[in-house]
Amino acid sequence: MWRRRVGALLLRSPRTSSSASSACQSRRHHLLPSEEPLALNRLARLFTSQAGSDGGDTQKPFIAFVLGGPGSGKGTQCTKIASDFGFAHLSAGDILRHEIASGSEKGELILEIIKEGRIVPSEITVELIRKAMEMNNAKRVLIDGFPRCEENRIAFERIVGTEPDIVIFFDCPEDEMVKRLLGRNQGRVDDNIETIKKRLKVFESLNIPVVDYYSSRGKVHKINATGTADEIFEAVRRLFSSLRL
Ligand SMILES: Nc1ncnc2c1ncn2[C@@H]1O[C@H](COP(=O)(O)OP(=O)(O)O)[C@@H](O)[C@H]1O
Ligand SMILES: Nc1ccn([C@@H]2O[C@H](COP(=O)(O)OP(=O)(O)O)[C@@H](O)[C@H]2O)c(=O)n1
Ligand SMILES: [Mg+2]
Repeated sequence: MWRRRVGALLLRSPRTSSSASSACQSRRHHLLPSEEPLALNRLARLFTSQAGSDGGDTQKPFIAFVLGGPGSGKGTQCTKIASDFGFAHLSAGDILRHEIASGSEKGELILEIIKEGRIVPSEITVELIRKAMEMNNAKRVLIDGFPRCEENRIAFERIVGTEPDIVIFFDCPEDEMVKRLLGRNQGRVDDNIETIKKRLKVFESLNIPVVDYYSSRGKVHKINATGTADEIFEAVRRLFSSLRL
C-alpha cells in the first residue's frame, strides 16, 4: 500500500508541481523529466531498506516536520525529543551548513542564499535530506526547519514520495525570536539583525502558508514556544506521549 502511494505521488501531474513551485523562488533547479525514474529507484531503495522482520513488508518511517520561525526553539526542542522519544533529528539548516563546509560548488551557492536569508532551491535541500534519511535508516524522524515554503513541501512529496505524519509548529512572538537569535552566539552568518529581519519576512510570507496547508489537513500541533525550554518541552512531551509510534 505504501509503495502504491509513492507511485501515485511521483506520477503527480507536472502542472501541479510547476505551478506550485513558483510560490518560492527559482524554477531552475527542478528535476528534469529524465531524472524522475532515478528518483523513483532511489525511493524504492530508501524504503525497501527499512523492511521489518515481519515478512519483509516495506515500512514507512514516522515523519514529523518541525516548523516555527527563526529562533522559535526548533533545534533545542528537537534535541530533547530525539533523546527522550528515540527520533533521528535531521536539521535542514545543519544539513545545508554541512554542504557549505564540504567546500562543494553547491555549498558556495547555499552560503550566498543563507547569508541573504532566502530559501535554497528545493531540489538541493530535498536531495540532501533524502540522502540523510537513507543513511540514517531510522524508524522515527524529525525533520527540523523543513518545509520552508510550498515549493519545499511539494518537492519532498515528489522526490521522497510521502507526507509527514505530523507537523509541530512552535509559535513564538517575533521580538522573542529576535532576542534569542541575537544571543545564539554560534557564529552563524545569518544571525545578524539585517538578515534576521529578512528571515522573519520570508517566514511570514512563505512558511506560514505551509503551516496553513497542513492545518487544513489536520496535521498541525501548535505549541506555545514562550517560557523556558523545559516548560515548552513539557507540552512537547505530552504530545509525543500521546502519539501511537
Ligand atoms: N525557551 C527558550 N528560552 C530562551 N532561549 C531559548 C529557548 N529555546 C531555545 N533558546 C535559545 O534560543 C536560540 C535559538 O534556539 P534554536 O533552538 O536554535 O531555535 P531555532 O532552531 O528555531 O532557530 C538558541 O541560542 C537557544 O539556546
Ligand atoms: N528548508 C530549508 C531550511 C533552511 N534553509 C536555509 O538555511 C537557513 C538557516 O536555517 P535553520 O533552519 O538552520 O535556521 P533556524 O530557523 O534554525 O534559525 C535559512 O534561513 C535558509 O536560508 C533553506 O533554505 N531551506
Ligand atoms: Mg535551528
